[in-house]
Amino acid sequence: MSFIEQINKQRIKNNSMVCVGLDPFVEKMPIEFQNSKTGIFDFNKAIIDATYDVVCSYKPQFAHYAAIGQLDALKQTIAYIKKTYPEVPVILDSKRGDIGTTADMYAKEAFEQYNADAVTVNPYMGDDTILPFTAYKDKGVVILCRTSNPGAGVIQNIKSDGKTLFEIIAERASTVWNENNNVMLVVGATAPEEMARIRSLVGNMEFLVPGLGAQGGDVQAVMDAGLNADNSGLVINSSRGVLYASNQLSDFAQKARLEAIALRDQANQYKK
Ligand SMILES: O=c1ccn([C@@H]2O[C@H](COP(=O)(O)O)[C@@H](O)[C@H]2O)c(=O)[nH]1
Repeated sequence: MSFIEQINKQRIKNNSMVCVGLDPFVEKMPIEFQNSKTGIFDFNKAIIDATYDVVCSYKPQFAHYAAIGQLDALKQTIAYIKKTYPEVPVILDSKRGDIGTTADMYAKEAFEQYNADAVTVNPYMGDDTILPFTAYKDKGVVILCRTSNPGAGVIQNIKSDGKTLFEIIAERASTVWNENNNVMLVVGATAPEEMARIRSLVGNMEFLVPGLGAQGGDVQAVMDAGLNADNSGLVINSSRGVLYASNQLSDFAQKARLEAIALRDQANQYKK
């Protein structure tokens, strides 16, 4: 099954378009995990066990592990999901992009070393840097199109010959880069107008939508701007908002589950 089919299947099965971001902020975890050698994996495992049936995917962010020398915990976390809940796809958020020969290595890293189902890719360097990822036909390639950060528009909304950069990326992603039907776009929740424009350009393509919760994006605005007529097309991410709902060992996993359910239900109420 391809990544896009897997996401769609899981979204329907769990009636949820929620993707939980697995971004370790050690200081926000219950103290018991902070003092343990296996704390990050143990924390993630508890979150996954508490949410696997109310989400459509997980998204660990690479830098959050690399920066603290915890890449083993990242690998273990993905392996745990693959073994225990193999139906739930994993998007490795590493925002890779480099010349072709190095992009080959980044694709191999994501798909063969970490066994991710999809990886985020920065398209700034052009076609030859994307193709090493899309060549993995059953894997997903999630291309930054209009990101959620406050400074995104300074670059991505620049116009040339009447088209913004994000429009150019959206068109190229939906045509040239998507010849294996395995491309998704990152479209931030903080830019609903741009999201509506991108939707009008790319048909039914899937969007990964970060920027809700801590970054201030609005669920209803996202649903209005990005949802397809058949209620497909959106995978909405929340990381800190789910993971750190409580820092108490007694209830952090249950509170994370409740946050994921609340986001799921909030989004579902705006379905068409
Ligand atoms: O445009 C983008 C692309 C990626 N991200 C990543 O998503 C999560 C968001 O975390 P929250 O805690 O829910 O704000 C994080 O891993 C970012 O690196 C993004 O926010 N915006």
